[in-house]
Formats: sequence, structure tokens, C-alpha cells
Amino acid sequence: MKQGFPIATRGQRIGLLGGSFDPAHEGHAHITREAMRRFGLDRVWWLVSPGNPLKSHGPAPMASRIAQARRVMADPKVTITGLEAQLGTRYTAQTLARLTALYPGVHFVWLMGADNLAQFDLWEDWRGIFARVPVGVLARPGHRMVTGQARAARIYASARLPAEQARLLPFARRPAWCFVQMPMSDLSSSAIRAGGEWRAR
Ligand SMILES: Nc1ncnc2c1ncn2[C@@H]1O[C@H](COP(=O)(O)OP(=O)(O)OP(=O)(O)O)[C@@H](O)[C@H]1O
Ligand SMILES: O=C(O)c1ccc[n+]([C@@H]2O[C@H](COP(=O)([O-])O)[C@@H](O)[C@H]2O)c1
Repeated sequence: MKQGFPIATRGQRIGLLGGSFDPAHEGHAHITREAMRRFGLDRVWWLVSPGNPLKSHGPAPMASRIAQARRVMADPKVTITGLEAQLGTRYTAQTLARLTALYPGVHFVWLMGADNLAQFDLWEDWRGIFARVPVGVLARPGHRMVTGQARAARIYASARLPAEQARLLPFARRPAWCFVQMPMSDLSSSAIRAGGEWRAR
């Protein structure tokens, strides 16, 4: 394994939660715990992104975002990483190509809130993402309807695993995705930024 990269063993089920985390909040921690429980994950790695390719404004410096993420999510099963900066990747499809090559035999699951499913078809090589890893989608307030209506969801309707089978997701033949409902958190980084406290730190 490359130096400075998290350790994983063959057969482990690892969720990957990518995000700007600008800043990390309890909503991220909540979906992480739910994802571990519902999809039967052993670990979750947060990928603190150097910058969302679809967002024009640059986020706060990586070091501040990583430090805040570690304050919010101090769970031994969760690793806060800057893997995309280490790998030099920016697009999720590239990141997943590198990680699946670096960690053979690990069952990765890409995790995201339902808001991201809505625009998933705009992501670079999004079909390649579906081909490479199963995708776990977590409910988010205001995006209840998105699971049926999103273009990506419609195109891949036959690849959807029912929520009752969520624990099979890490082992599912690709393409596979699963949407799970849960008690939702309405927290968002943009609302926190709008409150001014994060930028003022
Ligand atoms: N409250 C939440 N409920 C469900 N999913 C969430 C929630 N907050 C964040 N997520 C998901 O976590 C991942 C990383 O989110 P991100 O760092 O962009 O935070 P955010 O609160 O969505 O930020 P912003 O408000 O700036 O868009 C995304 O997949 C997003 O959908
Ligand atoms: O690869 C892409 O085209 C792409 C487009 C938009 C978002 N993403 C990823 O989605 C994750 C959530 O992004 P964000 O900014 O909403 O936190 C983060 O890991 C981004 O790199 C990826």
C-alpha cells in the first residue's frame, strides 16, 4: 500500500463519502452511521475533495476542512482522508478507478445524498462510476421524489436494489444502486456558511 494511504484488507466493505465538507456537519456524520448500518459496511472513508468540479466557488483550505471533519466525526470506523489530493484526481470516476486498482478485493460502495443523484448524469463518466462500484443513496430533505425522477435513476431503474436488500449492495453485480430512507437531517454546509461562523473562523 502506498505510504500515507489508509489500510484496508481484502473482503472489507468500505463506503466512500466524497464531499467538499465546507464545513463538515452532523448531517454528514448521521448519513455515515446510517450507511454503515443499512449497507452493512465495515468502514467509511470520507474523501475531502480538493474542489467539486461542478461548483465555481473554491472551498476553504483542505487543512481546515479536514480538521473540522475530524472534530465532527470521531469514530474509529471512519477515516477522514484527503485521498483525492494525494492521488491527484478531481473527478469521482478517476478517483474510483485509482482506488479499485490500489485496493484489489475491497468492496467499495460510493455513498451520496439524494441531492447528488438528481444531477448525477452531469458527472464526468457517470456511467463508468455505475460500472465500477455499487452506489448507496441516502435520503435528504427536499429530495424525496428524486430517486424515481432523476435521469440517472430512470436510465438505471433496472439496476436498483430494493431497500430491504440494502445489505447486499457491497457485493452486488454492477451496475447496482440502492436508495434508503431514514430519519433525515436538514443540515447543510451552505446554510452553515450563510450563518457566517465557518468563514469567520
Ligand atoms: N443533511 C444531509 N442529508 C443527506 N445527505 C447529506 C446531508 N448533508 C450532506 N449530505 C451528502 O454528503 C455528501 C457531501 O456533502 P457536502 O460536503 O457537499 O455537504 P452539503 O451540506 O451538501 O454542502 P452544500 O450545502 O455546500 O451543498 C453529499 O453526497 C451530500 O449529498
Ligand atoms: O466527478 C464529477 O464529475 C463530480 C461532480 C460533482 C460532484 N462530484 C463529487 O461528489 C461529491 C460531493 O460533492 P459536493 O461538492 O456536493 O460535496 C464530491 O466527492 C465531489 O467530488 C463529482
